[in-house]
Amino acid sequence: MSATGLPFDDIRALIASMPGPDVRARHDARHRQEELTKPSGSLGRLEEIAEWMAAWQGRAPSVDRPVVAVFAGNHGVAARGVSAYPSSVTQAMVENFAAGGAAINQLCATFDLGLKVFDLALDYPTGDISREAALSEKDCAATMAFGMECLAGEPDLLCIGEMGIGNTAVAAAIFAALFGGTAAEWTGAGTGHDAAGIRAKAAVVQEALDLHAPHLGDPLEVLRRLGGREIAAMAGAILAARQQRVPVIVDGFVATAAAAVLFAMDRSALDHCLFGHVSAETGHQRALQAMGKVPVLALGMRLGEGTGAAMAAAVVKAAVACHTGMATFTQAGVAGPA
Ligand SMILES: O=C(O)c1ccc[n+]([C@@H]2O[C@H](COP(=O)([O-])O)[C@@H](O)[C@H]2O)c1
Ligand SMILES: Cc1cc2nc[nH]c2cc1C
Repeated sequence: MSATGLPFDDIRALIASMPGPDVRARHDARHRQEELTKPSGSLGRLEEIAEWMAAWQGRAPSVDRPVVAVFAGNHGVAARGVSAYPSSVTQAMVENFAAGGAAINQLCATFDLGLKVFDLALDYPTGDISREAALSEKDCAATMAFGMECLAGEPDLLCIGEMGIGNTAVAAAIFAALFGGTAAEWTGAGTGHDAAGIRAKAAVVQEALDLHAPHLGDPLEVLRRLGGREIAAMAGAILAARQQRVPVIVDGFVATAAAAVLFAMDRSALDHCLFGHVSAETGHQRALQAMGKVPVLALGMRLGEGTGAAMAAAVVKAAVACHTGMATFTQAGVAGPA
Protein backbone atom coordinates (compact mmCIF):
# COMPACT_ATOMS: atom_id res chain seq x y z
CA MET A 1 0.00 0.00 0.00
CA SER A 2 1.23 3.51 -0.72
CA ALA A 3 2.98 5.41 2.04
CA THR A 4 2.60 8.64 0.12
CA GLY A 5 -1.07 8.90 -0.76
CA LEU A 6 -4.08 7.04 -2.08
CA PRO A 7 -3.71 3.28 -2.40
CA PHE A 8 -4.43 3.50 -6.14
CA ASP A 9 -1.25 5.58 -6.54
CA ASP A 10 0.85 2.43 -6.38
CA ILE A 11 -1.21 0.82 -9.13
CA ARG A 12 -0.86 3.89 -11.33
CA ALA A 13 2.90 3.84 -10.73
CA LEU A 14 3.08 0.19 -11.85
CA ILE A 15 1.15 1.03 -15.03
CA ALA A 16 3.56 3.89 -15.71
CA SER A 17 6.61 1.61 -15.37
CA MET A 18 5.63 -1.46 -17.43
CA PRO A 19 8.49 -3.18 -19.25
CA GLY A 20 8.13 -3.74 -23.00
CA PRO A 21 8.87 -6.85 -25.07
CA ASP A 22 12.42 -8.07 -25.72
CA VAL A 23 12.94 -7.05 -29.35
CA ARG A 24 16.13 -9.08 -29.74
CA ALA A 25 14.54 -12.32 -28.50
CA ARG A 26 11.59 -11.77 -30.82
CA HIS A 27 13.92 -11.16 -33.75
CA ASP A 28 15.87 -14.35 -32.98
CA ALA A 29 12.65 -16.36 -32.79
CA ARG A 30 11.45 -14.93 -36.10
CA HIS A 31 14.78 -15.79 -37.70
CA ARG A 32 14.59 -19.38 -36.41
CA GLN A 33 11.06 -19.81 -37.83
CA GLU A 34 12.53 -19.28 -41.29
CA GLU A 35 15.11 -22.05 -40.77
CA LEU A 36 12.68 -24.73 -39.58
CA THR A 37 11.58 -27.54 -41.89
CA LYS A 38 8.30 -26.07 -43.12
CA PRO A 39 7.26 -23.64 -45.83
CA SER A 40 7.66 -20.07 -44.59
CA GLY A 41 4.65 -18.98 -42.51
CA SER A 42 2.94 -22.36 -42.77
CA LEU A 43 2.35 -22.75 -39.03
CA GLY A 44 0.24 -19.60 -39.15
CA ARG A 45 -0.75 -18.27 -35.75
CA LEU A 46 1.49 -20.84 -34.02
CA GLU A 47 4.48 -18.94 -35.41
CA GLU A 48 3.13 -15.63 -34.11
CA ILE A 49 2.53 -17.19 -30.71
CA ALA A 50 6.07 -18.61 -30.48
CA GLU A 51 7.50 -15.18 -31.33
CA TRP A 52 5.20 -13.51 -28.80
CA MET A 53 6.38 -15.96 -26.11
CA ALA A 54 10.03 -15.23 -26.95
CA ALA A 55 9.40 -11.48 -26.83
CA TRP A 56 7.91 -11.59 -23.34
CA GLN A 57 10.13 -14.29 -21.86
CA GLY A 58 13.20 -12.53 -23.30
CA ARG A 59 14.77 -15.78 -24.55
CA ALA A 60 14.09 -18.85 -26.65
CA PRO A 61 10.54 -19.67 -25.56
CA SER A 62 9.72 -22.52 -23.18
CA VAL A 63 6.75 -23.65 -21.09
CA ASP A 64 7.94 -25.60 -18.06
CA ARG A 65 5.81 -24.13 -15.27
CA PRO A 66 2.41 -23.14 -16.71
CA VAL A 67 -0.18 -22.18 -14.10
CA VAL A 68 -3.92 -21.57 -14.22
CA ALA A 69 -4.89 -19.12 -11.47
CA VAL A 70 -8.61 -19.10 -10.63
CA PHE A 71 -9.88 -16.26 -8.43
CA ALA A 72 -13.24 -16.68 -6.69
CA GLY A 73 -15.43 -13.92 -5.28
CA ASN A 74 -19.03 -13.27 -4.26
CA HIS A 75 -21.16 -10.32 -5.31
CA GLY A 76 -23.79 -8.30 -3.45
CA VAL A 77 -25.61 -7.74 -6.73
CA ALA A 78 -26.38 -11.48 -6.91
CA ALA A 79 -29.16 -10.73 -4.39
CA ARG A 80 -30.92 -8.85 -7.24
CA GLY A 81 -31.44 -12.12 -9.12
CA VAL A 82 -28.89 -11.45 -11.88
CA SER A 83 -27.70 -15.08 -11.96
CA ALA A 84 -29.54 -18.30 -12.70
CA TYR A 85 -27.70 -19.89 -9.74
CA PRO A 86 -27.43 -19.04 -6.02
CA SER A 87 -24.26 -17.45 -4.56
CA SER A 88 -23.58 -20.61 -2.54
CA VAL A 89 -22.38 -22.20 -5.80
CA THR A 90 -19.20 -20.09 -5.69
CA GLN A 91 -17.99 -21.75 -2.45
CA ALA A 92 -19.26 -25.16 -3.58
CA MET A 93 -17.32 -24.89 -6.83
CA VAL A 94 -14.15 -23.85 -4.95
CA GLU A 95 -14.53 -27.11 -3.02
CA ASN A 96 -15.12 -28.95 -6.29
CA PHE A 97 -11.87 -27.45 -7.67
CA ALA A 98 -10.04 -28.70 -4.55
CA ALA A 99 -11.57 -32.16 -4.95
CA GLY A 100 -10.61 -32.32 -8.63
CA GLY A 101 -14.18 -32.54 -9.96
CA ALA A 102 -14.47 -29.45 -12.16
CA ALA A 103 -13.86 -29.00 -15.88
CA ILE A 104 -10.75 -26.95 -15.16
CA ASN A 105 -9.25 -29.88 -13.20
CA GLN A 106 -9.65 -32.15 -16.22
CA LEU A 107 -8.12 -29.61 -18.61
CA CYS A 108 -5.17 -28.98 -16.29
CA ALA A 109 -4.58 -32.73 -16.00
CA THR A 110 -4.90 -33.21 -19.77
CA PHE A 111 -2.48 -30.42 -20.70
CA ASP A 112 -0.16 -30.68 -17.66
CA LEU A 113 -0.96 -27.24 -16.24
CA GLY A 114 -0.66 -26.32 -12.57
CA LEU A 115 -3.85 -25.07 -10.90
CA LYS A 116 -4.04 -22.51 -8.08
CA VAL A 117 -7.38 -21.42 -6.66
CA PHE A 118 -7.65 -18.22 -4.63
CA ASP A 119 -10.89 -17.67 -2.75
CA LEU A 120 -11.49 -14.09 -1.76
CA ALA A 121 -13.61 -13.58 1.39
CA LEU A 122 -16.51 -15.58 -0.02
CA ASP A 123 -18.57 -15.08 3.17
CA TYR A 124 -18.44 -11.32 2.65
CA PRO A 125 -19.95 -10.44 -0.73
CA THR A 126 -18.96 -7.08 -2.17
CA GLY A 127 -21.43 -4.17 -2.12
CA ASP A 128 -24.43 -4.43 -4.47
CA ILE A 129 -23.24 -2.32 -7.41
CA SER A 130 -26.81 -1.20 -8.19
CA ARG A 131 -26.96 0.48 -4.75
CA GLU A 132 -23.36 1.27 -3.73
CA ALA A 133 -19.73 0.78 -4.70
CA ALA A 134 -18.55 -2.83 -4.75
CA LEU A 135 -15.35 -2.04 -2.84
CA SER A 136 -13.58 0.76 -0.99
CA GLU A 137 -10.42 2.06 -2.62
CA LYS A 138 -8.34 0.46 0.13
CA ASP A 139 -10.00 -2.95 -0.35
CA CYS A 140 -9.75 -2.76 -4.11
CA ALA A 141 -6.04 -1.90 -4.11
CA ALA A 142 -5.32 -4.53 -1.42
CA THR A 143 -7.18 -7.16 -3.46
CA MET A 144 -5.20 -6.23 -6.57
CA ALA A 145 -2.04 -6.68 -4.48
CA PHE A 146 -3.33 -10.08 -3.33
CA GLY A 147 -3.86 -11.11 -6.94
CA MET A 148 -0.20 -10.37 -7.61
CA GLU A 149 0.67 -13.27 -5.28
CA CYS A 150 -0.20 -15.78 -7.98
CA LEU A 151 3.22 -15.04 -9.50
CA ALA A 152 4.93 -16.40 -6.37
CA GLY A 153 5.77 -19.80 -7.88
CA GLU A 154 7.38 -18.09 -10.88
CA PRO A 155 5.15 -19.52 -13.60
CA ASP A 156 6.45 -19.14 -17.16
CA LEU A 157 2.91 -18.97 -18.58
CA LEU A 158 -0.05 -17.68 -16.55
CA CYS A 159 -3.70 -18.42 -17.36
CA ILE A 160 -6.20 -16.13 -15.65
CA GLY A 161 -9.67 -17.40 -14.72
CA GLU A 162 -12.44 -16.84 -12.18
CA MET A 163 -15.47 -18.20 -10.38
CA GLY A 164 -18.17 -15.91 -8.99
CA ILE A 165 -21.93 -16.16 -9.17
CA GLY A 166 -23.28 -12.85 -10.50
CA ASN A 167 -20.05 -11.75 -12.11
CA THR A 168 -21.26 -11.63 -15.73
CA ALA A 169 -23.55 -8.73 -14.66
CA VAL A 170 -20.54 -7.06 -13.07
CA ALA A 171 -18.42 -7.62 -16.19
CA ALA A 172 -21.20 -6.19 -18.41
CA ALA A 173 -21.29 -3.06 -16.24
CA ILE A 174 -17.50 -2.68 -16.50
CA PHE A 175 -17.53 -3.02 -20.30
CA ALA A 176 -20.36 -0.49 -20.69
CA ALA A 177 -18.51 1.95 -18.42
CA LEU A 178 -15.18 1.53 -20.23
CA PHE A 179 -16.29 1.17 -23.84
CA GLY A 180 -19.70 2.90 -23.92
CA GLY A 181 -23.08 1.57 -24.97
CA THR A 182 -26.08 0.57 -22.92
CA ALA A 183 -26.33 -2.20 -20.34
CA ALA A 184 -28.53 -4.19 -22.74
CA GLU A 185 -25.77 -4.25 -25.35
CA TRP A 186 -23.32 -5.92 -22.94
CA THR A 187 -25.64 -8.14 -20.89
CA GLY A 188 -26.02 -11.81 -21.78
CA ALA A 189 -27.30 -15.10 -20.41
CA GLY A 190 -24.40 -15.78 -18.04
CA THR A 191 -24.99 -19.17 -16.42
CA GLY A 192 -28.30 -19.45 -18.28
CA HIS A 193 -31.06 -16.82 -18.29
CA ASP A 194 -33.87 -16.77 -20.83
CA ALA A 195 -34.75 -13.57 -22.71
CA ALA A 196 -36.89 -12.19 -19.85
CA GLY A 197 -34.14 -12.97 -17.35
CA ILE A 198 -31.57 -11.19 -19.52
CA ARG A 199 -33.82 -8.11 -19.73
CA ALA A 200 -34.22 -8.00 -15.94
CA LYS A 201 -30.48 -8.47 -15.48
CA ALA A 202 -29.73 -5.66 -17.94
CA ALA A 203 -32.07 -3.35 -16.01
CA VAL A 204 -30.03 -3.97 -12.84
CA VAL A 205 -26.77 -3.36 -14.73
CA GLN A 206 -28.24 -0.10 -16.08
CA GLU A 207 -29.18 0.97 -12.53
CA ALA A 208 -25.56 0.46 -11.50
CA LEU A 209 -24.30 2.46 -14.48
CA ASP A 210 -26.69 5.31 -13.76
CA LEU A 211 -25.85 5.38 -10.05
CA HIS A 212 -22.07 5.57 -10.59
CA ALA A 213 -22.16 7.60 -13.83
CA PRO A 214 -20.40 10.72 -12.46
CA HIS A 215 -17.37 8.66 -11.38
CA LEU A 216 -16.71 6.36 -14.33
CA GLY A 217 -14.07 8.42 -16.14
CA ASP A 218 -11.28 6.74 -14.16
CA PRO A 219 -10.84 3.01 -14.95
CA LEU A 220 -9.75 2.22 -11.38
CA GLU A 221 -12.98 3.83 -10.12
CA VAL A 222 -14.87 1.64 -12.60
CA LEU A 223 -13.10 -1.38 -11.10
CA ARG A 224 -13.82 -0.53 -7.47
CA ARG A 225 -17.39 0.70 -8.00
CA LEU A 226 -18.64 -1.85 -10.56
CA GLY A 227 -16.18 -4.72 -10.09
CA GLY A 228 -15.61 -7.31 -7.40
CA ARG A 229 -12.81 -9.03 -5.55
CA GLU A 230 -11.99 -11.67 -8.18
CA ILE A 231 -12.02 -8.97 -10.87
CA ALA A 232 -9.63 -6.76 -8.89
CA ALA A 233 -7.37 -9.74 -8.13
CA MET A 234 -7.25 -10.71 -11.82
CA ALA A 235 -6.32 -7.14 -12.79
CA GLY A 236 -3.53 -7.22 -10.19
CA ALA A 237 -2.30 -10.60 -11.43
CA ILE A 238 -2.17 -9.44 -15.06
CA LEU A 239 -0.27 -6.30 -14.05
CA ALA A 240 2.21 -8.23 -11.88
CA ALA A 241 2.81 -10.68 -14.73
CA ARG A 242 3.69 -7.73 -16.96
CA GLN A 243 6.21 -6.42 -14.42
CA GLN A 244 7.86 -9.86 -14.39
CA ARG A 245 7.52 -10.35 -18.16
CA VAL A 246 5.37 -13.47 -17.75
CA PRO A 247 3.09 -14.14 -20.75
CA VAL A 248 -0.60 -14.30 -19.81
CA ILE A 249 -3.62 -16.04 -21.31
CA VAL A 250 -6.88 -14.34 -20.35
CA ASP A 251 -10.00 -16.51 -20.12
CA GLY A 252 -13.52 -15.43 -21.13
CA PHE A 253 -16.01 -12.59 -20.69
CA VAL A 254 -15.36 -11.97 -16.99
CA ALA A 255 -11.55 -12.24 -17.01
CA THR A 256 -11.53 -9.95 -20.05
CA ALA A 257 -13.39 -7.30 -18.02
CA ALA A 258 -10.53 -7.27 -15.51
CA ALA A 259 -7.99 -6.98 -18.33
CA ALA A 260 -10.03 -4.18 -19.94
CA VAL A 261 -9.55 -1.98 -16.87
CA LEU A 262 -5.79 -2.07 -17.47
CA PHE A 263 -6.28 -1.49 -21.21
CA ALA A 264 -8.34 1.61 -20.45
CA MET A 265 -5.47 2.92 -18.31
CA ASP A 266 -2.83 2.25 -20.97
CA ARG A 267 -3.42 0.90 -24.49
CA SER A 268 -0.22 -1.19 -24.29
CA ALA A 269 -1.01 -2.75 -20.89
CA LEU A 270 -2.20 -6.03 -22.44
CA ASP A 271 0.58 -6.52 -24.97
CA HIS A 272 1.83 -9.47 -22.87
CA CYS A 273 -1.64 -11.09 -22.98
CA LEU A 274 -3.30 -13.52 -25.34
CA PHE A 275 -7.08 -13.91 -25.21
CA GLY A 276 -7.65 -17.64 -24.99
CA HIS A 277 -11.04 -17.85 -26.61
CA VAL A 278 -14.13 -15.92 -27.52
CA SER A 279 -16.86 -16.82 -25.08
CA ALA A 280 -20.44 -17.43 -26.17
CA GLU A 281 -21.44 -14.70 -23.70
CA THR A 282 -22.99 -11.70 -25.50
CA GLY A 283 -20.51 -8.88 -25.64
CA HIS A 284 -17.25 -10.81 -25.44
CA GLN A 285 -16.52 -10.53 -29.16
CA ARG A 286 -17.34 -6.84 -29.01
CA ALA A 287 -15.04 -6.31 -26.00
CA LEU A 288 -12.18 -8.09 -27.78
CA GLN A 289 -12.76 -6.00 -30.88
CA ALA A 290 -12.77 -2.80 -28.82
CA MET A 291 -9.25 -3.72 -27.69
CA GLY A 292 -8.05 -4.98 -31.07
CA LYS A 293 -7.58 -8.53 -29.74
CA VAL A 294 -8.10 -11.72 -31.76
CA PRO A 295 -8.94 -14.75 -29.61
CA VAL A 296 -6.91 -17.94 -30.05
CA LEU A 297 -9.96 -20.24 -30.07
CA ALA A 298 -13.70 -20.10 -30.73
CA LEU A 299 -15.30 -23.18 -29.18
CA GLY A 300 -18.66 -21.82 -28.08
CA MET A 301 -17.58 -22.18 -24.44
CA ARG A 302 -19.07 -19.99 -21.68
CA LEU A 303 -18.00 -21.70 -18.49
CA GLY A 304 -15.33 -19.44 -17.01
CA GLU A 305 -13.06 -20.93 -14.27
CA GLY A 306 -10.09 -20.55 -16.63
CA THR A 307 -11.24 -23.24 -19.06
CA GLY A 308 -10.93 -21.22 -22.27
CA ALA A 309 -7.48 -20.03 -21.24
CA ALA A 310 -6.44 -23.61 -20.43
CA MET A 311 -7.53 -24.78 -23.88
CA ALA A 312 -5.44 -22.00 -25.42
CA ALA A 313 -2.49 -22.95 -23.19
CA ALA A 314 -2.44 -26.26 -25.05
CA VAL A 315 -2.11 -24.32 -28.31
CA VAL A 316 0.69 -22.20 -26.83
CA LYS A 317 2.53 -25.32 -25.64
CA ALA A 318 2.20 -26.81 -29.11
CA ALA A 319 3.49 -23.59 -30.72
CA VAL A 320 6.54 -23.57 -28.44
CA ALA A 321 7.19 -27.30 -28.96
CA CYS A 322 7.29 -26.83 -32.74
CA HIS A 323 9.47 -23.76 -32.42
CA THR A 324 12.06 -25.38 -30.17
CA GLY A 325 11.87 -29.02 -31.24
CA MET A 326 11.71 -28.94 -35.04
CA ALA A 327 14.82 -29.57 -37.10
CA THR A 328 16.23 -26.86 -39.36
CA PHE A 329 16.57 -27.43 -43.12
CA THR A 330 20.34 -27.83 -42.61
CA GLN A 331 20.02 -30.32 -39.73
CA ALA A 332 17.50 -32.47 -41.61
CA GLY A 333 19.17 -32.19 -44.99
CA VAL A 334 15.93 -30.94 -46.53
CA ALA A 335 16.22 -28.56 -49.49
CA GLY A 336 15.08 -25.00 -48.74
CA PRO A 337 13.00 -22.83 -51.08
CA ALA A 338 14.23 -22.87 -54.70
O1 LIG B 1 -16.19 -15.86 -18.65
C1 LIG B 1 -17.14 -16.25 -19.36
O2 LIG B 1 -17.10 -16.22 -20.57
C2 LIG B 1 -18.38 -16.75 -18.64
C3 LIG B 1 -19.61 -16.74 -19.28
C4 LIG B 1 -20.71 -17.21 -18.58
C5 LIG B 1 -20.58 -17.66 -17.27
N1 LIG B 1 -19.37 -17.65 -16.66
C6 LIG B 1 -19.21 -18.16 -15.28
O3 LIG B 1 -20.46 -18.23 -14.65
C7 LIG B 1 -20.48 -17.46 -13.47
C8 LIG B 1 -21.14 -16.15 -13.71
O4 LIG B 1 -22.38 -16.28 -14.34
P1 LIG B 1 -23.63 -15.53 -13.70
O5 LIG B 1 -24.80 -15.96 -14.53
O6 LIG B 1 -23.71 -16.03 -12.28
O7 LIG B 1 -23.32 -14.09 -13.81
C9 LIG B 1 -19.03 -17.26 -13.08
O8 LIG B 1 -18.64 -18.27 -12.20
C10 LIG B 1 -18.29 -17.35 -14.40
O9 LIG B 1 -17.07 -18.04 -14.25
C11 LIG B 1 -18.28 -17.21 -17.34
C1 LIG C 1 -22.00 -25.10 -11.75
C2 LIG C 1 -21.21 -23.90 -12.15
C3 LIG C 1 -19.84 -24.03 -12.44
C4 LIG C 1 -19.09 -22.89 -12.80
N1 LIG C 1 -17.81 -22.71 -13.13
C5 LIG C 1 -17.61 -21.43 -13.38
N2 LIG C 1 -18.76 -20.80 -13.22
C6 LIG C 1 -19.70 -21.65 -12.86
C7 LIG C 1 -21.06 -21.50 -12.57
C8 LIG C 1 -21.81 -22.62 -12.23
C9 LIG C 1 -23.28 -22.45 -11.92
